[in-house]
Amino acid sequence: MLSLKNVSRTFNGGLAGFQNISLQSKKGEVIGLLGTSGCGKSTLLRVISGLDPDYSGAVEIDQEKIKAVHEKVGIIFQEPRLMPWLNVIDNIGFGVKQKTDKLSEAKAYIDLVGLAGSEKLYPKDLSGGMAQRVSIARALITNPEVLLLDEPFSALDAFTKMQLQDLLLNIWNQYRSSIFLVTHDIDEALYLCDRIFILRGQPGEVYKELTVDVQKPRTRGDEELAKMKGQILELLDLSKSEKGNQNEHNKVASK
Ligand SMILES: Nc1ncnc2c1ncn2[C@@H]1O[C@H](COP(=O)(O)OP(=O)(O)OP(=O)(O)O)[C@@H](O)[C@H]1O
Repeated sequence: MLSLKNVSRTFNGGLAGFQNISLQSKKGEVIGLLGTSGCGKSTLLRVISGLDPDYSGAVEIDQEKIKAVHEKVGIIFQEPRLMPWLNVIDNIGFGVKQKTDKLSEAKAYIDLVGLAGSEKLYPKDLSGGMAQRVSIARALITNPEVLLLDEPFSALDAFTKMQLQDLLLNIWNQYRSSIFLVTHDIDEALYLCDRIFILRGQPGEVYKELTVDVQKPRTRGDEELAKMKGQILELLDLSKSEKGNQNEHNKVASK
């Protein structure tokens, strides 16, 4: 459903951004993007979302080329980006075009993300985890076929992070949209993703594609996942592989 063919978006005379990325997602697949800092992961999500149309190559959803923000794509950022003057229910319903449906639809999503009872609260009264639940509901209410997440849980404490990872899995079970997850957290990628693309370099390129062949829901600390974590750490360790010398200054925050 989502297809990228030789997609590049570079800046500064070709030194930053990413290049030559080709991949295809299947319906309901969770794809992880892991990579060294500055290798273009956020730029790639911006291109897929239509927020940055100045790319080369082809990005298509259901064979339709992405040239601007697309209704089939939802995006969730690291920070919730809520509108401070709107309460929870109005933040969630903001993107719903039909005025009459706004409240009832927003209510259903409030229940889905576990915020029943908090409808009238304003962003300033929400914890980080609650605010991120609102942004998840706001992204889902338009029923996206592709959901993009840019380090969505990295600002949260470890316990809240695990709760929201499980919430995402529950939602994925119900909706089966394709999910693209940018993360620095290898455990998170291994817990949630079906395939993981390792990006390296500046501009970033796909260095390796891994399939996580462990049935969901997975057990945190699963032996197979632990083995894969070791493999990923090796792949991201620039000093231990052939491309290492080019990018010594890159760093990976593995948590
Ligand atoms: N609008 C822009 N103009 C110029 N350079 C840019 C622009 N957007 C991104 N870049 C550069 O492209 C590179 C990739 O940035 P990007 O934020 O996509 O990386 P990232 O992999 O998401 O990084 P991190 O993991 O640290 O968040 C960086 O060197 C960045 O400075």
